[in-house]
Amino acid sequence: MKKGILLVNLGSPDSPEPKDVKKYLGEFLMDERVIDIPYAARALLVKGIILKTRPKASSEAYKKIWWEEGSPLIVLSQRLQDKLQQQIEYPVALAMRYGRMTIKKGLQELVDKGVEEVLLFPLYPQFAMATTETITVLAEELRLAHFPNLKIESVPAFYNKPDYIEVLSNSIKRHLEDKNYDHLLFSYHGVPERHIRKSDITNSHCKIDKSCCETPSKAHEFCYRHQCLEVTRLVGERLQLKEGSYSTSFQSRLGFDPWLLPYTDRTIERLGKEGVKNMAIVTPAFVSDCLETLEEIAMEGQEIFHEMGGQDFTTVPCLNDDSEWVALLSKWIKTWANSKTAIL
Ligand SMILES: C=CC1=C(C)c2cc3[nH]c(cc4nc(cc5[nH]c(cc1n2)c(C)c5CCC(=O)O)C(CCC(=O)O)=C4C)c(C)c3C=C
Ligand SMILES: [Fe+2]
Ligand SMILES: [Fe+2]
Repeated sequence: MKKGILLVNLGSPDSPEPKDVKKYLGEFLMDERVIDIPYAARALLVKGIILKTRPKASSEAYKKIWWEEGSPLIVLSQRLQDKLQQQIEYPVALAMRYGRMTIKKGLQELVDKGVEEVLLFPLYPQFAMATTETITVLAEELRLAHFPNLKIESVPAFYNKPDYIEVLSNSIKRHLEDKNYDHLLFSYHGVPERHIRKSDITNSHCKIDKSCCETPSKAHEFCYRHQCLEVTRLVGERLQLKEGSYSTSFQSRLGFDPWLLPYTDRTIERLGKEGVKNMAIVTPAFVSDCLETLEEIAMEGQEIFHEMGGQDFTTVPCLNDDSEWVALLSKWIKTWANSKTAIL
């Protein structure tokens, strides 16, 4: 069977203009796995409230980070695809969950090249219903409706794979080599607490308290919070970071529901107030730099830190098209292609 790979990332608006941002946010936020409330309430919230004000504010933010070639997230994902293709003999396609580079087009591109077996690769180290799950569910719906003879295998969350932790740790080490930082903050995209409870396959484990994510459980296979905390723990261990010199927080909350705590903006504020002068920040929920890392962290986060008296604020770039990262993806893909066993 001829094999092919479909990398999938989140997506971006076609341009930073409010009308394109509105279209993109409309598709994204109407996904039942992103805003997980009944359709009528979701439509009222998204179309009646969020899309009336947010596109303008988001457009301003996108304009600050937009590149000549387009959205950083898309351009960086394309660079990753190109570099990977140079190392892999199978066709590597790229799709976005939202926007014009659809998963359907990505699958069609592979089928047109004669591919019969696809490795679906959501570009997210941690599982979340708003990211990995929405991609795999849509891909299966598309397969049933349009590509019934296609075989699709999905790559699960790889947050704790030793070779991933090694590549991430090496990147952090390299970028902070000549920096004298007092605190390293691991900032992950937030999700509403409800998402974590909904993804608890045991229906009895998740309490989102101080200990559930550290108490062994089958639920961790789909627990975003556990998986984020584990990345921090494993990298901390590997880099031999001193207890208290690093911590975890969650960014980008939306709406009034309780989201995962502690919030990144409040944490940066607190660190500044407590007298931390030099801080570094890494964002391991994102494989490619994007609005959330380039604007919310590198610009807004830095501003908060400076206002609180902080001095040096260093952001570690996402893995993007880092050569060790490309080599690791290529190794995983070759393992999948050459064996009958699961990829990871
Ligand atoms: C209910 C809302 C949202 C959930 C849940 C959510 C989860 C989630 N998102 C990412 C990754 C990205 N999100 C990005 C932007 C973004 N996210 C939301 C809302 C939710 N995300 C909004 C409204 C936006 C748009 C920007 C804004 O208006 O603030 C991006 C950046 C996209 C880009 O074009 O650069 C990424 C990437 C993850 C990993 C995640 C759950 C774990
Ligand atoms: Fe998001
Ligand atoms: Fe938990």
